[in-house]
Amino acid sequence: MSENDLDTARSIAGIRPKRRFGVGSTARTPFVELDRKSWATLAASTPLPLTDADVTRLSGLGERIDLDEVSEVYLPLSRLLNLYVKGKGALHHATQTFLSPLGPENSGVEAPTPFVIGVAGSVAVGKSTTARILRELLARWPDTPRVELVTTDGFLFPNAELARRGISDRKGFPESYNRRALLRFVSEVKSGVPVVRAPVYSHLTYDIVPGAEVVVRQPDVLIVEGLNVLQPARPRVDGRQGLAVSDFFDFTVYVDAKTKYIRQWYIDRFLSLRSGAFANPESYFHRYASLDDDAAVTLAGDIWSSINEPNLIENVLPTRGRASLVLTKAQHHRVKRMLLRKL
Ligand SMILES: Nc1ncnc2c1ncn2[C@@H]1O[C@H](COP(=O)(O)OP(=O)(O)OP(=O)(O)O)[C@@H](O)[C@H]1O
Ligand SMILES: CC(C)(CO)[C@@H](O)C(=O)NCCC(=O)O
Repeated sequence: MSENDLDTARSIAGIRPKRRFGVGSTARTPFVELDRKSWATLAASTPLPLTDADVTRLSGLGERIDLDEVSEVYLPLSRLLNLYVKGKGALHHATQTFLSPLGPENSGVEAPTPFVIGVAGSVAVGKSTTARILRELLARWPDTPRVELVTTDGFLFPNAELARRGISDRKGFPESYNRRALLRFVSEVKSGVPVVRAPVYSHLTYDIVPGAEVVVRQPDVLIVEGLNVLQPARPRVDGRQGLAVSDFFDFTVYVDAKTKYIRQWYIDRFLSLRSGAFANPESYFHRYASLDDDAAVTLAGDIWSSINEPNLIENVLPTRGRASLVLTKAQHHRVKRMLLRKL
């Protein structure tokens, strides 16, 4: 096989070609590759000042979010997303103009539907943190003051239903979600339905919260964060191809890292939860609060190896090549590389 054929095969598999560039693209991959240094230079041309209060708020989102990381990686990303939102707005306007001879009743919706961003990646890779940083930054752009965030955790079946289906140890796998309800939710938001509701999951009780809901009222941007949001549609029982939530996204981010790093982040988070949230008697994991370090590391490693890692390999990683942007993190959650899909 020639080197070009190998590049093509790698790009189909969503893997970067072997040659590396500071800022580069080859004709053989659908992505432009940018290293951190080149990407960070874009921060200088990003006209979005963060006040001290903003910075304090952002650092409150996670115990160790490095503010250089926010300004060098996520701020340029928010600028890029702002350009996509504007581009989508222009397309909406052009479509309205195209349809206008038919009269208002036939020209579709008046206002553009929310711009929907999907954030995918493994358990513990930092999807929620990425999504929360993006929400904070995007809300500071004048075009998108109203940003809502929904996590697909809310669409997990309740524990009792998982038990009934015999899949209690498959939480996070595609079959553990009410995919029909999730698809309906995203489809309604993208259809311009004025009020759309999503259920809520609690990491404390490890279950769906009865009666709780997130209410989404036509925001400018909706961020949908979850392990499997980039999965393509499954063939239906009648053999016809259905739809998937990914069909309704305007932009998608896949947060990527080596599996050995993600495993470590999972264990680190388990340890900090043990000394924090698990201490709460209401926590599902309260019984783990008294584990010593060695026992906690062993238990977290076992959960990782038996549930989260197989899900990553079987279901999450294969969707990486479908993203608009792949953010690759190195140690300490430091983003080192971006792959941006060509338009
Ligand atoms: N940019 C970052 N800098 C430093 N720490 C981070 C960053 N992103 C995430 N983390 C830490 O990594 C761990 C996992 O992050 P997070 O909870 O956001 O992951 P997740 O992908 O949403 O996981 P899950 O699917 O289990 O909800 C947390 O302890 C979080 O504080
Ligand atoms: C709720 C999910 C699936 C995703 O956030 C994950 O955090 C989870 O609970 N996974 C199951 C195995 C575990 O407890 O880590």
